[in-house]
Amino acid sequence: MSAVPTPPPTAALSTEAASPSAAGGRASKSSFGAESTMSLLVESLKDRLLFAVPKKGRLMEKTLELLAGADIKYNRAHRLDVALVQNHPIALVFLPAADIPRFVALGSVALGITGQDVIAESTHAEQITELLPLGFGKCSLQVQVPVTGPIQTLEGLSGGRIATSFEVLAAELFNGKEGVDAKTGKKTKVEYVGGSVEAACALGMADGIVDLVESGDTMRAAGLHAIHTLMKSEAVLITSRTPHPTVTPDLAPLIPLIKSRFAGFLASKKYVYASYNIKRESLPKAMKITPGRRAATVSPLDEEGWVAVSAMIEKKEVAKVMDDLEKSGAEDILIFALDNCRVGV
Ligand SMILES: Nc1ncnc2c1ncn2[C@@H]1O[C@H](COP(=O)(O)OP(=O)(O)OP(=O)(O)O)[C@@H](O)[C@H]1O
Ligand SMILES: O=P(O)(O)OC[C@H]1O[C@H](OP(=O)(O)OP(=O)(O)O)[C@H](O)[C@@H]1O
Repeated sequence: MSAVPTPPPTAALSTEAASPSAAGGRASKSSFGAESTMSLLVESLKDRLLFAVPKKGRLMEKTLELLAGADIKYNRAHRLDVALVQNHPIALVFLPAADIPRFVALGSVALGITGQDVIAESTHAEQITELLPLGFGKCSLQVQVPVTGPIQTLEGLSGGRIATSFEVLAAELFNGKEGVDAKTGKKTKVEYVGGSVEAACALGMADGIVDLVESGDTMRAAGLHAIHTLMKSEAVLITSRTPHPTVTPDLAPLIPLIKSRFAGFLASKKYVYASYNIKRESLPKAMKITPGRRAATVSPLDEEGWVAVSAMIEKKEVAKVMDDLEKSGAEDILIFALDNCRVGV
């Protein structure tokens, strides 16, 4: 069975080609098979732009939607974290979101999708360029304490114990560059916890936590509230500041192409297309309601004194815009969903 079905490189990834009998070697079945598969895999990645995407967690589903929206087609073999794209010289590398900043910064992959929070935590932020905010994975990194606890300020936490998965950012907040709080002279103990950070205070292992908050449900369920926001975060498309030698002149144009396709797909989710008829004398009022992204399209109707208008409007404002248009005298107001577009976000 072929792991990834693409012409020449795909054949290289087929398990049949990688088997000892197919390769005709004498090495033991398992060692030869593994080595051979690995070298064929490496070979198949040559001349492809490597693109790291989250392999699990909160960012995975939306990332896969985005790839589909950009017509990036691939087959991912079971348990294989590399997938060759069928319709472009791209290979997707599925990695934990937290590892992606390092792979991008070191140039092991040319592009990546991950959260701004893990970029900041990775300490590789300076080597990374954010190409496009992706509008999902939105959350805030916050300092949280028990609602009913004795400590309710950052100063109060200074010198205490903090549990977090963001040890770099938390240590920087509490202990600065000097390793101690500049104001209090105290050193706060920052302890790494891999998940379920909210439980740390109730378990008596921390006075406060630093963790991500989106809806706030997890925080509230644990009897915590936020007393400080370290940063806001969303998923972003990233690349390395230093162009990597594997990004050849042939592959380089893929980067703006992917960015532009993502931006178009994201815009199609954000906007709808509105069309309506209105008397020419009411047009100035209507133009204030639907100015369009650049300008609205206005065409004369076959009825004296009437025009047809079409313009893009933000999806979240649709109901209000339709109310306002109706009040301004617009008729036959139609709203169309966009499948895809190229207008930027
Ligand atoms: N509640 C949330 N709402 C929105 N985005 C979130 C939320 N939690 C995390 N994220 C975003 O998703 C990224 C990945 O988080 P997630 O917990 O899914 O990671 P993961 O790869 O499954 O790692 P882990 O195994 O450590 O949980 C975070 O770095 C952040 O950018
Ligand atoms: O504000 P909310 O919408 O409740 O989201 C916040 C929670 O989401 C994340 O955890 P996740 O559910 O990914 O699991 P984890 O605790 O294992 O990291 C984060 O660490 C919070 O616990």
